[in-house]
Amino acid sequence: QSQSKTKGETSYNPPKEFVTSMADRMELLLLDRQLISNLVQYAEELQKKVDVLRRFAKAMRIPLKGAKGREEEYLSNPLHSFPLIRHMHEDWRHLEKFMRQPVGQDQINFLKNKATKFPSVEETEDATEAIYRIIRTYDVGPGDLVHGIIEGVHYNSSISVIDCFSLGKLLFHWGEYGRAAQFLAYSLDLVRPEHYSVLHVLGLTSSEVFMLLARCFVELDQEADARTTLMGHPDLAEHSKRLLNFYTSTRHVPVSEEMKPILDEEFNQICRSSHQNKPSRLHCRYNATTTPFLRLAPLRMEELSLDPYIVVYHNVLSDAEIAKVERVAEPLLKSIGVGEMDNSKKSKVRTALGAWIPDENMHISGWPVIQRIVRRIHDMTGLIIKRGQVVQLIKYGYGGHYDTHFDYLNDSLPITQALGDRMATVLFYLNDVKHGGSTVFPVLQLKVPSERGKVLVWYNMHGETHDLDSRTLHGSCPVIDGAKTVLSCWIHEWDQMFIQPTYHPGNRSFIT
Ligand SMILES: O=C(O)CCC(=O)C(=O)O
Ligand SMILES: [Fe+2]
Repeated sequence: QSQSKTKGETSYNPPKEFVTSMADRMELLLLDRQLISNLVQYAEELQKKVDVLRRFAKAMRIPLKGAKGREEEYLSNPLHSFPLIRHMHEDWRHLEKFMRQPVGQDQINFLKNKATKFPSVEETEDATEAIYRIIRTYDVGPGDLVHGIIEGVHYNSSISVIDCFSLGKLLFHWGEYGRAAQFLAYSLDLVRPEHYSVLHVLGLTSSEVFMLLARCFVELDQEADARTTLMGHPDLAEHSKRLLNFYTSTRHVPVSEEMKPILDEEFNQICRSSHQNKPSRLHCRYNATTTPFLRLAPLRMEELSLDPYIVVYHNVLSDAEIAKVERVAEPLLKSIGVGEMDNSKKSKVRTALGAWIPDENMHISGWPVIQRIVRRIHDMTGLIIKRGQVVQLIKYGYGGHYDTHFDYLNDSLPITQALGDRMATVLFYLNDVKHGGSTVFPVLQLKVPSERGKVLVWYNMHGETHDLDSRTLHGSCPVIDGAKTVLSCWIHEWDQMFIQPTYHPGNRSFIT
């Protein structure tokens, strides 16, 4: 039974996550549909008025037609004089009133009120950044985007002239002139003359595209192409000399790098479907030894690397367990930053939603499955987890990614003093990602696709010395299709104190 709100209580609307959350994007889609119907209604209202006006004009023309060429005769007819005088006295005044009457105010107000629900500048920037990340990581050209092809996969879609222009503009501002020129040129290829009136309403003029394209050419030291571009536009041709001079004198002005995501080319290469892991001579076997549990129910294990030690287990969680974890974590999901529980600032390093579990707000029914997960981690690794919030559910949406990073913190946070550093990482993949979203270790040239039920386990430090292993640098490639959900668990050093009595903390170094 729903409770009515008490007086003074205001409902809290959490900020929307249009980029990371499909549900929030669904609201946008539904709103767009409403607005399109509203626009059609508006056009119908206008049409009604146009129809009335045309009918008026038509009716008023009829008597005048008869007068054509014999005006004097016409005016001497008393049955013409009266109507003309009356008509001139009254009808046009009424018509003026009618012409002045605003049309479609309801529809205009409807649109205006819905504007509060539109994505903000920041949200739009995030969305642009997500597509930029996909374009750069997977090396997608404008032609591919227009034909809806990413890495050879056909998406039944295409981007418009204005999307293409918008990406060209972004690439220009980020100083990627070669790519910007490709996108701008492509947007010009896409324009048909009948589009101009619509594009004009949307604030796009062809001269703007030509000028930006010419500017890219100047930046690329292709003066001749810049000139040809300007000469090719009727409004720009006569100013081309002046424009060229201006572009040349403002050339190489440093662009703002502030917003530009920094992409690691080596990481990108491995994310692409063209990268295949080197065939290893390591084997697939059943781990039946770590703990007594595995003697009863061995887990299929695949060694991906011996040094650093990286293994994959298969079919670790059941469908019911996955469903349960997702259900209890779903209401706790928020946009996550990087660093211990610092959710205050949206991160560019990781674009995803996250939830620490267990959490004081978690539904109590989540406890048994979390205990089972902790036990399963112990079964796989022999390692122990004691502290409160043991796992983080991470949900990557559209373009969601995690830049390359180390899981160890190397004393950069107080928490490492209390718990030791993150000795090992256990990553549960909760769904199959159709395209993109692999975990990648660039130094090891290793890619691990996200596949439901799989668990990736690796050691971030040397087993005995606890030297931090920088070869464990890793990240999550941008998701292209759908979403990626993982459960990430960092196992801390001091929890292992009793099973590893030989280790003496305090003198670690780096493995490179
Ligand atoms: O989602 C992934 O593939 C990587 C996650 C990760 O690196 C982490 O949680 O530390
Ligand atoms: Fe990580």
